Order: sequence, then C-alpha cells, then structure tokens
Amino acid sequence: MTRATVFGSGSWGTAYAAILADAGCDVTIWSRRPEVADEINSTRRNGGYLPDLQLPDAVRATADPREAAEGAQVAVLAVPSQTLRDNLAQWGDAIGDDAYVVSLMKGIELGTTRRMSEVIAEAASVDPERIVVVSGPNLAREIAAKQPAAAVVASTNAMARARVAEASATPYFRPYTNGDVVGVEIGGAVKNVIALAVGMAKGMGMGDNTMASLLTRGLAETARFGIRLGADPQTFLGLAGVGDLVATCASPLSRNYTFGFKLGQGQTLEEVQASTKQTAEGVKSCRSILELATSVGAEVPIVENVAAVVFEGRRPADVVEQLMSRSRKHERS
Ligand SMILES: NC(=O)c1ccc[n+]([C@@H]2O[C@H](COP(=O)([O-])OP(=O)(O)OC[C@H]3O[C@@H](n4cnc5c(N)ncnc54)[C@H](O)[C@@H]3O)[C@@H](O)[C@H]2O)c1
Ligand SMILES: O=P(O)(O)OC[C@H](O)CO
Repeated sequence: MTRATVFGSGSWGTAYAAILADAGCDVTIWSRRPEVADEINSTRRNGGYLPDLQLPDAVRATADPREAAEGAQVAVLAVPSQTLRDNLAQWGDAIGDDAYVVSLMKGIELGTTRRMSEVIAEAASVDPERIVVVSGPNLAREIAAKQPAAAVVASTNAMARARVAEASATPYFRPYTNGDVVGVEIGGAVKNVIALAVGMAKGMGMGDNTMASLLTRGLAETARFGIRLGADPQTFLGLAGVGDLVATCASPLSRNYTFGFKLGQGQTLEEVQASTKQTAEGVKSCRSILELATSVGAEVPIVENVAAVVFEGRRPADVVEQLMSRSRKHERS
C-alpha cells in the first residue's frame, strides 16, 4: 500500500486526499490549523472547505508536519503558491529523500518568477526527477462529489509520473501522463488570470461571444508564452491547457472566475478579497506571469490588462476598451 501525505487541508488538498485514499493509499493530511486536523479525525469532514465530502477511513490528519511526512512515498503539496517557499522552509526537510513530491499548485512565485516545481527543487533540495505536477480541469467541489474528471500527471521522469498516476487513479479521477512539466505548469498558472478576465467581462454583463473570444485569445497568449519557455505546443490543447481553461472560465465554482466577476460588478479589490478566505491564485500570479513573459519577449495582453486592474487600480471597463483597440494582427502571430 502506498503511504501518501498531503500538505495543505484546503479545498484541493482535502479532495486530493480523498482521491488517493479511494485509489488505495494510506493518507495523512497535514493541516496548518490543529482544529481542522481534529475535525477531520473526529468527524471525517473538513466543513470549512468541503462540507459535503465524507472522507474515507484511510485518511487521517495531523498539525505536525513531521508526523504527517513519516514514511511517505508520495508527498503532495497543496498550499497557496505564494506561501510554498515559506512552508518548505518550515517542514520541507521532513519529506523523505525517496519520496515523489507532487505539486498541485497553479501559480508563479512573485519576486523570483519561479514555477512551483522550481521552487520545490530550490527550497527543499528535491531532485527534479522526483517532482511531479498534477493539473487539469479539477474543480475541487466536483471531484469531492465524485463527478468524473481527467487530469494530467507530468514529470520529466517516466517512472515518477506513472507511479503518481497509479496512486491517484479512481473510477471518477482519470490521470493521463505527460513529460512536459513546463507546459503543464504554465497552462495551470495562466488560466487563472484568463478566468479573472472572463469573470470581469461576465460581471459587467457581457455574453458568451466575449467569453469565447477571451478564452481563445487567452489560450493563444498562454501557448505563445509557454513555447518561449520551452513547452510543447500540444500541451496547451490538452487537459492542462484547453481543459482547465474551459472549466475555470465557465464555472461559478472557480475562485478566480468569481473574483473577476465581483470586480466586474464594481466591487473593489479590497471588498472582493475580504469576501473569501480561499486562494484565487491569478490575483497575485498575474504580476509574476507578466514579468516572466516580458523577460522572454512574449506578448500577453490579457494578463497585462488583468494586472493593471489588480495592481494599478484600472477599471475593468477601461481594460475592455484597451484590448479591443489594440492594433490588428494575424490570428496566429
Ligand atoms: N480548489 C481547487 O479546485 C483546485 C483545483 C486544482 C488546483 N488547485 C490549486 O491548488 C493549490 C491549493 O489550492 P486550494 O484550493 O487547496 O487552496 P485553499 O485556499 O482552499 O487552501 C490552502 C491551504 O493551504 C494552507 N496553508 C498553509 N500554509 C499557508 C500559509 N502560509 N498561508 C495561507 N494558507 C496556508 C491553508 O491553511 C489551506 O489549508 C492552489 O495553487 C490552487 O490553484 C486548486
Ligand atoms: O477555483 P480556481 O479558480 O482556483 O480553479 C480551480 C481549479 O484550478 C480548476 O481546475
């Protein structure tokens, strides 16, 4: 039986722990807050994040990261992207040298513009051959309800991706493997920003043509940017590209879409931030994505305009005007 630890007891960490247990793993969740660990152990629920999910008996929780990591062959990281480095500084050394380290995170680090797998390699001295990225159209609430979904499990190491795919395959969660870590991580990070843009448009009362236009041009800029970083263009047509973009941009369950929607309705950034305790990764990552894209000479106009709303206080309505008045160009340039 595979021993797995999930670091992070938020929405996705909790849902992924259930996947691993349903796939036959023995799972321990590390929770930052002891009361959440107590709740999971005593009620088999994590009411603050996924109140309808009854966790399998094979899942237990602890607030002690070293106890959580004990004997783990698979260590899954499900904390906010911008706290990962600090988290690893506190307990990264508890992860065993032989464990596969799985990133569920979809963001780019502010300040360093590192992808999450790069932060893991740097901050916890993990061999990149042991790092695996899981991504795709995986809204936690739908997975927790055991609605069928597919995902992509990416690693440069074929054994690592096969092992993690096997450890997380269930009748409702179908992992596909991929060797393109860069493309999978860029797809996952940028779709959050495109979902913010689509949410803003919807919040302003715009319809499906606007949504489809943003989604399609968003995919174009994601691919243009990813290819400059060495990603395989085909990855963006897969689950971590089109798949996740569609799920996130079309769903009121998405925190990024919902955040953008509220901005589009006229709420201020501070008001929207105060209304949710959950992580909308695109809000911070739009800045680091823009910085990284600029450093490799990739034009990302939607990301740039979302960053202008979030960091410069521009109005969503001005952004629409700005995007529509850009100089015309060939669709594939
Ligand atoms: N929720 C989803 O549907 C979903 C699906 C796929 C991927 N993801 C990605 O997974 C990652 C985690 O997302 P989530 O939905 O579980 O987030 P969340 O906000 O629901 O939970 C984050 C968890 O990290 C913990 N945490 C640990 N250290 C922290 C710190 N220093 N500051 C704040 N929180 C800290 C929180 O206590 C919480 O348990 C994100 O990168 C997200 O993009 C989420
Ligand atoms: O709720 P969001 O916007 O973080 O999106 C969740 C997942 O990434 C969807 O695949």
